[in-house]
Amino acid sequence: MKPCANLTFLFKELPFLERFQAAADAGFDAVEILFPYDMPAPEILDRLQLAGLPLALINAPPPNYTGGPRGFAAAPDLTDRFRSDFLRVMRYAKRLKPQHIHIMTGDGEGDAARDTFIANLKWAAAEAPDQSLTIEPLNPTAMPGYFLNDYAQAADILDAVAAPNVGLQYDSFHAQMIHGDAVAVWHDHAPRVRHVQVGDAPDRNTPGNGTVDFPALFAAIRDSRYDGWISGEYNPDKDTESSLGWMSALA
Ligand SMILES: O=C(O)C(=O)[C@@H](O)CO
Ligand SMILES: [Mg+2]
Repeated sequence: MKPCANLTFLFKELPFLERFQAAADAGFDAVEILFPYDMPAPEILDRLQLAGLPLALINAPPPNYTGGPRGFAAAPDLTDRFRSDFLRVMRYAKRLKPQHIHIMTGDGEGDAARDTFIANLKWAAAEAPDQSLTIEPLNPTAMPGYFLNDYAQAADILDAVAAPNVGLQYDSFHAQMIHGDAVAVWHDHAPRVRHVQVGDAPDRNTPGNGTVDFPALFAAIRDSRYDGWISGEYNPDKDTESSLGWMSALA
C-alpha cells in the first residue's frame, strides 16, 4: 500500500511550493493537489521533479475554480461548460501527468442530473481514453446539495458509463459519514476503487482520532489486493508531522 499526501490538506504549515519536498522527506511516494489551477503548471512540475514525486490526482472542476460551484458534470444546462472546462483540464494534465482526474458533479438531483453526468462521463472517457478518471461521493453534511452523495449511486452510474478508464474514488471520511461504516463500504465496492483517500469522521481529522475503524479498514484494503495510492486527505489535529502515524500501517 503506497502513501500519498494531499497537499491541499497536509503540510499547510508551509508555503504551497515547499510542501512537495516536505512530503517526500516524510516518506510519501506521491502527492495529490485538489485545485492546482491557480499556479503555473511549470512551477508545479518543477517541484514534483525536484522532490522526485509523481502526481497522483487533481480535480476537474473549472480551472478557474475559486470557491464557486464544485463542478458541472451533472448540470443539465451546462454541458458545453463542462466539456470546454474538461478540455482545459486535459491541457493542464498533459504537462503534469496526474495518474487520476477526479470529475466533480456540482450540485443537482434527479434523473436529469444522473443522465447528464452519465453522458458527460462517457464523453470524457472517450475524449481522454488513456487518462484514468474517478468519481467520488461527497457526504451531504460537508457538501450540501452535491449531486453524487452515495456509494450505491456511484456504482449505478459507473455501471451505466461502463468505460474502462472511469472508476471509483473511495474516501473513508465520506464513506463513514454517508453510510455509517467505512469498512462495510470498502467491502461492498472494493473492485471498483481506483484511488483511496483517508480521513477520520466526523471531523475529517487525523486517522485514528475519530469513528472510522482504521485497523479493520487497512486490513480490508490489504486483503483486497488494491495496489493504488492511499492518500491522506484530512485536517491534522495538531501539526502534519504528528498526524502521520497511520502511514506505518501501510508498510
Ligand atoms: O472533498 C473530498 O473528499 C475530495 O476528495 C475533493 O476532491 C473534493 O474537492
Ligand atoms: Mg476525498
